[in-house]
Amino acid sequence: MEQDHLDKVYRRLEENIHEAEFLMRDAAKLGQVGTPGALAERDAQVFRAGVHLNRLNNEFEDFLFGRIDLLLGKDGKKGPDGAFTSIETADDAVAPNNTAQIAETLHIGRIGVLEADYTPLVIDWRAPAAAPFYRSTPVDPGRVVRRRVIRSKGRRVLGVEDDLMRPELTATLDGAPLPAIGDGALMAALGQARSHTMRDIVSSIQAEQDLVIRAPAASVTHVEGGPGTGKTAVALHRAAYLLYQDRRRYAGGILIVSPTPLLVAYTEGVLPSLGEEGQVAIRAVGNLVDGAEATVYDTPEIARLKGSARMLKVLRKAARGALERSGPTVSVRNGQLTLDEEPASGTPNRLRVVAFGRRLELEAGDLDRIRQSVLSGTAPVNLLRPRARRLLLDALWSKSGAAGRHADPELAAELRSSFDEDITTEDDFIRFLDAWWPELTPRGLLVAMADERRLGRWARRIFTPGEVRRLARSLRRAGADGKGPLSVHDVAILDELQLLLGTPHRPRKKRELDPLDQLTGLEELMPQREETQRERAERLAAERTEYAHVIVDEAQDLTPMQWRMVGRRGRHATWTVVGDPAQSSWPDPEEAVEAREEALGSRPRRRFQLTVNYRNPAEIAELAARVLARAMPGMESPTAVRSTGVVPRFTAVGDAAIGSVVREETQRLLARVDGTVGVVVAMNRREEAAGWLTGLGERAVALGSLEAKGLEYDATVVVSPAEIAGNTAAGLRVLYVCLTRATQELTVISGRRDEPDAQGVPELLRG
Ligand SMILES: Nc1ncnc2c1ncn2[C@@H]1O[C@H](COP(=O)(O)OP(=O)(O)OP(=O)(O)O)[C@@H](O)[C@H]1O
Repeated sequence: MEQDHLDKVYRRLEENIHEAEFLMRDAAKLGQVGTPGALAERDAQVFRAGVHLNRLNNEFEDFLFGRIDLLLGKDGKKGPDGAFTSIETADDAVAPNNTAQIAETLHIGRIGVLEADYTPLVIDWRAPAAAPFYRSTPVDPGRVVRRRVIRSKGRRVLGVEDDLMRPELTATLDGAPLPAIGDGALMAALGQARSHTMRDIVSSIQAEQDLVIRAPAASVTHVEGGPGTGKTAVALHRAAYLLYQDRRRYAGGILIVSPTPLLVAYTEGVLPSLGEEGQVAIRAVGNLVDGAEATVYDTPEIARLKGSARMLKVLRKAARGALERSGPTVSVRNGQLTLDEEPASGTPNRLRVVAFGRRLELEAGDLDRIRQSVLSGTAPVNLLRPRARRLLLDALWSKSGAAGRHADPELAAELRSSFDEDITTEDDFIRFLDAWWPELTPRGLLVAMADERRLGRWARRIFTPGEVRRLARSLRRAGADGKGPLSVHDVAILDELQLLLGTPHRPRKKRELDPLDQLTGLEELMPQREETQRERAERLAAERTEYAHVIVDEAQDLTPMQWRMVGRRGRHATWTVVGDPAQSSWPDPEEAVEAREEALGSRPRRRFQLTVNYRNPAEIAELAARVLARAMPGMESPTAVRSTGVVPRFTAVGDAAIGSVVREETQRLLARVDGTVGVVVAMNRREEAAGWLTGLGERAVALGSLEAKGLEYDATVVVSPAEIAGNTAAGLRVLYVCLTRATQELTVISGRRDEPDAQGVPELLRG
């Protein structure tokens, strides 16, 4: 029965494809005509046909996945997709003896398909008419009597899973009774083996998730929920929904910020599978600044300094202070007060030029005064250079004695301007200015901050001397040229510095002049042309500085500095923020919340809570809940939706080599599950752990505790909870993340530090 419908859909799709190909060919012919009008027409057609073909080819897999059978609605109006719009059931739809006739059957798929006569063959999953497919529940069924999930591969229907929303009814469709088949689609989807990429959940989105996906885009949508409640899945489906809803608005781009490149890679395929590409950028938080890619991890202690709101204060001082000629600094060495002269560091302290045939000179004192006066302004230092140049010229002018030479203001002005020209074209002056007021780059300043003494001055009363020492040491990793490896937190610092230092205005390259325009002088006559909307959209996409909607996944982990960086990319955006405070690896959650509120501004908030854990079986969720109780007493765990009967295993290593125990356990699990096995270790063991798994194949993966964020595996091996937690509250929350990654089986391996009991259960996991 569903096969018949699918056949019909494919026939119609093929007709559509032919039409699209015809359009493409026809468009190419028009192109040969070569007149501007024909060209514009061709562009438009090629664009439309290209989009069409692309989508059809993409959508052919698993194209049709749902069906709803509905009762008669209250009114008989149809929407643009050909479906009845009423969500309320007609008063006489159900007879007193609880029998009813199905008045409308809708098939739901990845994109909408209409018959040639505009009858809907498939409704787009994002269309309003498809909402009851996701929203209807037995408690609140609306018009839905039966909800069916159709599994298909290519052109073949493999099976169906039905849920009856009104089991009390005896419903008929075209005179025949309406059967119910299968155990429901959700359980079928959850039991499937996991691969290295996330699948879409379009055929089994649950009602509480659907509310979030379709929430209006305005302002800020806040979503909280425990591990496995579908936050990431919901965020991705929401991006596709928003594009469907208002494609024009979101042409400005949707940014999805993900915590790690691993999670980006894991989720990247979901949007294309939903037919959406291009408009959505999924980027790791360490990858938001072009040309700066985070490749290394900071220790939690350094991360805490670099990500904190205190860091911002230091950066502000550094950005101002980098050009300040510091006087002697006082420091304590071996208990003695010492005066240190700052090393000259190439900054010239005298300016000598020749103007109007006279030697003019500005001494260190003059230069310092000018510098201080310029720096007292508030603009970023790189933008203050023209002012510094002007004040230098003023000072030289007054030394030249030429000021009083002409009483006539016009002559005086002329003299002054030739004086200025004389000097500013002199090589010595240009060289001096470049050295005395150089253009500062974020990388350059990062290198300057790696100097402990300088950093100490900028961080005085903000960081302790010990913190300064450790921070400077960590910044030295970037190397003397600033080209060394960066951490996620360095990237947020660079982004902030870019803003603080400012990007000097560079004269725009002149538009290539059309020779014809030059001949007729048209170029000069033409008024400055306004940017068209399309040009603006293209420019913004290329510059990628601002987005129309920003989705932050794992939002609990953003540091204050990262919130500032992400906030700058969505100053005029609407937002979706998803996260779970219980999974935060950031030690100062309150500080981060403050920064988040600042980034989101005064926009109204709409809050949603997801409550059902679709990932972990109850047996694993119960174990994780013990850690949650320690990490955040009173915080509720989400309810696991299924149980497998397989309890977590515990192994204490004792005197055996931990590597071989982990390897053996991984092999055992590989034989038990069809999909992936993740081995999660403390961050400092990442490389070692990869070695333990050599030769076990692609299904087994080793990863550090912070890298496990958002990922999932059929089975996981968690190695040494005590090492992962490291005695801190944030560490316990990281452990909670690690314990909630498995969809089927979990093994916990303990070393001595874990103080395992006789059953091998480590102290941290005892109830
Ligand atoms: N409605 C659904 N139907 C089928 N599978 C679902 C559904 N909702 C969630 N899942 C599955 O549950 C798993 C967890 O989803 P997801 O990773 O989005 O959760 P999360 O809330 O982001 O978890 P975490 O906070 O632990 O990262 C995924 O495999 C996802 O496909």
